[in-house]
Amino acid sequence: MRSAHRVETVRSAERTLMAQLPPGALMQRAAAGLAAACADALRRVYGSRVVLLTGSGDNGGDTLYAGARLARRGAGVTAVLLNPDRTHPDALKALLRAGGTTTTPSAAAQPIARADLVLDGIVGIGGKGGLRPDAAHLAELVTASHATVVAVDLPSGIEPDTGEIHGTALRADLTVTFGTHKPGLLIDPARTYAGSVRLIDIGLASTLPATPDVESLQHADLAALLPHPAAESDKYRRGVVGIAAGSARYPGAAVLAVAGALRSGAGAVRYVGPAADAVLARFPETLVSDSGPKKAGRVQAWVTGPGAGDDAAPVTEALSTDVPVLLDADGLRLADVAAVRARTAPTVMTPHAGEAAALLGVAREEVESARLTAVRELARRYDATVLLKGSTTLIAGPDDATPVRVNPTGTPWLATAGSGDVLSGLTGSLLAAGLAPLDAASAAAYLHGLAGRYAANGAPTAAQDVADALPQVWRDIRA
Ligand SMILES: NC(=O)C1=CN([C@@H]2O[C@H](COP(=O)(O)OP(=O)(O)OC[C@H]3O[C@@H](n4cnc5c(N)ncnc54)[C@H](O)[C@@H]3O)[C@@H](O)[C@H]2O)[C@@H](O)CC1
Ligand SMILES: [K+]
Repeated sequence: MRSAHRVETVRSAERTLMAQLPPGALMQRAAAGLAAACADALRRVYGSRVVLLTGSGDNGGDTLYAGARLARRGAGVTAVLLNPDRTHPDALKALLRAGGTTTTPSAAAQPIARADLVLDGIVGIGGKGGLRPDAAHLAELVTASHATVVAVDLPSGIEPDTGEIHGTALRADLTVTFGTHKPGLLIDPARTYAGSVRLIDIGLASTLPATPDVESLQHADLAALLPHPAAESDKYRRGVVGIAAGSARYPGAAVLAVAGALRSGAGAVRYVGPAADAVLARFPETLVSDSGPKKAGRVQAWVTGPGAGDDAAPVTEALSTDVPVLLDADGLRLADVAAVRARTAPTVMTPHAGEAAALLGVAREEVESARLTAVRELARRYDATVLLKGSTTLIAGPDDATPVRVNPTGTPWLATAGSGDVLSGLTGSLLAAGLAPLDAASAAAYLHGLAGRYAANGAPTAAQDVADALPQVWRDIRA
């Protein structure tokens, strides 16, 4: 599991740890890790040209100390001081002693244009709002240069706690972050500014709370979560997933939801709705029932909404059952908030940004620029688990104390018609197999993202191919 903590939590953990250590020890740990990462990025330190963008806080301090280490190894290091009177005094002395030099923002164009490496030490977790004008000007110079850009702790100008960007931020090739990930490094739009992210251990794990604010599943977590049939399993023990989806107008949504469900661990798939012929033609193993969800027979989780059109009946009926319900697409619009809130079994909702915006009554851009806020708000309003699809898919449970999950496997190739229907069947199947809602939704997003990558393999792909790639993803994860 990859964990991220909010600024307030990081600061309090740092205070506790600092009280146990000699003064300045933490900053030296950070600077040593940062200098090592820079040396790796440069390959050859001796003779390289390094520019340090240095702000007035400790983020600038880390940067200057790392610059001093590189200067001692033969790099030519120039610090651009954004606020000369308030630069970290000891770190500046260390740089100058090691042979580094300083310059002003107005004279920075030439050193930046000639640099092999630029360190962004303008602001770290003390930053608020986008870059100020002098720093924003430096960011433009950096963008125009050929230098490799290493962000110190986080790319300056992003909101560390949310991944929002208000104004200008600096784009990095690599972010070297200290102690723990910051939520903004995992969540778009800021995530794309961070480049690849390297975590430096400064001993903070001992004082951070065990429960992070945001977390991201890794391969090993998936392997532990995926259901595996035992010797005595039968289809009911493995879970039967019910699909109440599709309409005469949109039979394909039902077929794709069934496709996702059949490849995701449930023992059987039961279908109710007007697309039964299309479903059976493609998947003869489907159990078809001609009554609604309530009387369809034994089911451990329902999927409803994909391709429903304007028919609210199956959605309302699925929500009235006492098993987990996956609510997607048209179902999101057709479901009554009070009915969802009143459920005793879990509900998982899977909107994309446009659907989430409609449910929240805001513009789509607002959801896309503040994804964490949007997913939390929806989960609270519906008292449900919400999976917000998109460039970084987020999953939030109804309880604020539960970490929000970020899916690390997404791919833009998944933005294809019907791909969401596959995800809904997949999630429903994991719910039927007995996974807790947050686990089912985040494992489904993970598998779906990887299946999208496998299916696309660098070329456009169709939703059916994504479903077909699921078994190989499953095998690779279990291996
Ligand atoms: N506290 C600790 O124990 C440690 C802190 N470390 C470093 O210290 C950083 C935090 O240091 P600080 O708390 O001093 O804060 P920062 O260095 O992140 O920034 C604070 C300064 O930046 C200015 N600023 C804020 N927003 C700005 C904006 N949008 N544009 C330009 N300037 C802006 C503020 O006026 C303030 O002077 C971490 O990110 C990390 O790099 C590390 O050395 C590890 C240990
Ligand atoms: K920074």
